[in-house]
Amino acid sequence: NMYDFGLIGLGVMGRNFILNVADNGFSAYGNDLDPEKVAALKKEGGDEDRVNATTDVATFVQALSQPRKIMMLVPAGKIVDSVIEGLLPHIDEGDIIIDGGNSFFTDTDRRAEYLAEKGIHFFGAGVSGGAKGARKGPSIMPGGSKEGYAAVQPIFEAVSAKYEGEPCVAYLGPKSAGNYVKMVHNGIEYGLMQLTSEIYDLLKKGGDYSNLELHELYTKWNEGRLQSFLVEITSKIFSKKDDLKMGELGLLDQISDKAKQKGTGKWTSQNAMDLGIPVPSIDIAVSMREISALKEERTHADTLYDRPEVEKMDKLILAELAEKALYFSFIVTYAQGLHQLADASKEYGYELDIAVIAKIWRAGCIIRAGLLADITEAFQADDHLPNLLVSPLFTEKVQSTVGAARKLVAYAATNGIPLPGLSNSLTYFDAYTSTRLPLNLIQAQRDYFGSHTYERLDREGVFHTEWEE
Ligand SMILES: O=C(O)[C@H](O)[C@@H](O)[C@H](O)[C@H](O)COP(=O)(O)O
Repeated sequence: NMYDFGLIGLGVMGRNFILNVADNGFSAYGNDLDPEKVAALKKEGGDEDRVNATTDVATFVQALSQPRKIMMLVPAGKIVDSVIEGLLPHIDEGDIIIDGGNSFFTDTDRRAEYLAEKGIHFFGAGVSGGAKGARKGPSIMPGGSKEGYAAVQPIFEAVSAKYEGEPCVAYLGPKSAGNYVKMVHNGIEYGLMQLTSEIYDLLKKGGDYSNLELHELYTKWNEGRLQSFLVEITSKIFSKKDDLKMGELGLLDQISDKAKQKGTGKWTSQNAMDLGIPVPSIDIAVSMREISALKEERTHADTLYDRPEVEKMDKLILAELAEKALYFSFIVTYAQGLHQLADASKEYGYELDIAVIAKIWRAGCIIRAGLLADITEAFQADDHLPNLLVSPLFTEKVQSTVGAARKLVAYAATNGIPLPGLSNSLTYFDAYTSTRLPLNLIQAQRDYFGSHTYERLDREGVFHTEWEE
């Protein structure tokens, strides 16, 4: 029999995704150069009519019903191009290739153009939710060939996460819209992870919270308006026992504080700079991973400076402020990412519908959170909303929590506790909600040393002043 769906790359994500496809009633065929991965999938798949696999590309392609729907889940970069080249001699016009990895969006544009000339439909589909998500229901962010997507839509809708019965997948737009949306998803992910981690630091240093107390606190927060995948897993991380230490509580305390990164957060930040869209909560999350990597330098520098003695805060007061500040900064971080998406949509012609993006992020993906239902509503109410912060559905949420962020940023600064994500979120909010910013002085300075000219508030035109008397 011919198989409905093909998948190349049988690592954890690929194997789990293909088993998810089979669980949803579609026959699936896997391909990987590694015979062990092929054998592992066939064993886990059980019935070869349902799930089969081979190391041989020709056998793989011939086993698929036409038009062939071939997805790859391989690391971003050159491997994607070599997989495509390996397929070309075997596939036919009208076939569909889907890149499910975290590919850089301009690579997807290049590949789509290259394959379109050969009559092959190509699109990038960001898959979020990690290994567990791939197995039980990820959020999928497809963009590119509409015809190509139509062919796999039933499969993607079946395997995707569901929110109130609605599949967390939707066609997002032409070209690399899918990979671009996934990239910014990851940028927001970086921002939220930075915020959850620095609030953990603040609670430990300012309130002497133990890991168990933090477990209880984040568990409680996950039952409230901070309900989210990241708060949920963080609560569990706090109570994880250390198997290497006779199951003692506190595995987290043994983990090195050097955070790694594979690039999507950095790309988001770099691209936002190119677009001219400010995303400081995401930028600083990338920088903090870079600072964290400088462990030796930090350890040395720490010996050179005195740090103020932390003035402890009442535990309950601190927790209440922290919950509000985290909620505030979560909103501000989503706002920045969604602002970038709206601008990129114009710049790159993606015709993105921000409400649809928020909808498919409500379940399955790493940044899934109760907040996304409110965000969906805000953009459904006004699809030209320039920024979430000006949505009437959010002003009260923000107004009632910004005060806590102010208190904690001030407290942390006084006590030498770094809160870069919260500080940047607060600064962004204060600047974005300021009619007047002191950048008139920068315009004057630029005109002073470089005759870069300036505009006036009281009349049209461009002006230059000879500043030297
Ligand atoms: O949505 C997801 O499922 C994750 O974002 C996934 O794509 C991956 O875990 C990140 O790429 C991690 O990124 P870093 O290694 O850069 O933290």
